[in-house]
Amino acid sequence: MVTSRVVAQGTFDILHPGHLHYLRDAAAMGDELHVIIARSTNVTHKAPPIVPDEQRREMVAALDPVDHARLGHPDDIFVPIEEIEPDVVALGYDQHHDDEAIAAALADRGIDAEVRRASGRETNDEYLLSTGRIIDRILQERGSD
Ligand SMILES: Cc1cc2nc3c(=O)[nH]c(=O)nc-3n(C[C@H](O)[C@H](O)[C@H](O)COP(=O)(O)O)c2cc1C
Ligand SMILES: Nc1ncnc2c1ncn2[C@@H]1O[C@H](COP(=O)(O)OP(=O)(O)OP(=O)(O)O)[C@@H](O)[C@H]1O
Repeated sequence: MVTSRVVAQGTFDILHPGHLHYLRDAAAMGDELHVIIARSTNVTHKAPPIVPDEQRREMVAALDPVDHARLGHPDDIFVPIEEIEPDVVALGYDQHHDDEAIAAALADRGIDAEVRRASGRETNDEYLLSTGRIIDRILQERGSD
């Protein structure tokens, strides 16, 4: 039986149910879920993560839908993709990557993977479904005391 591999990726700074929703969605797209954790040096599109790289990886690896979690490559984001040889690359619902651009880059490297987009977790009044909102709440509640 051929095992189909899915890749998911992200920063996963302070974990929340939105991450869980994404990883469950991605896991359902194949048999084995491989997660690539962005190195803090590569998170340049927003404030860098607070939690150290290996601690973020360890926490994601412990999540039920995840089969393998690795820190991404420091320089070339396609190195782990070439190692994993996924059948599906699952982008997060709001991830800043362009689906077509990723698909074209994969094709350029001879990687035959489908690029799909996961869904967003419905919001819920009490929940803080983004790391940014969790941090904002901490600053608001604990501020500079
Ligand atoms: C196909 C793919 C491969 C990636 N590989 C790496 C990698 O090897 N190293 C890394 O630091 N980040 C990697 N990333 C993560 C990106 O660097 C980026 O920081 C991440 O997608 C941020 O997503 P977020 O803002 O949703 O957390 C990869 C992302 C994608 C879509
Ligand atoms: N509420 C959510 N529902 C579904 N997927 C989510 C949700 N929040 C984050 N994700 C997904 O989890 C992955 C990792 O996202 P990331 O680590 O940037 O978390 P984040 O909460 O979006 O962080 P930030 O608030 O700093 O943008 C991304 O693919 C993102 O689309």
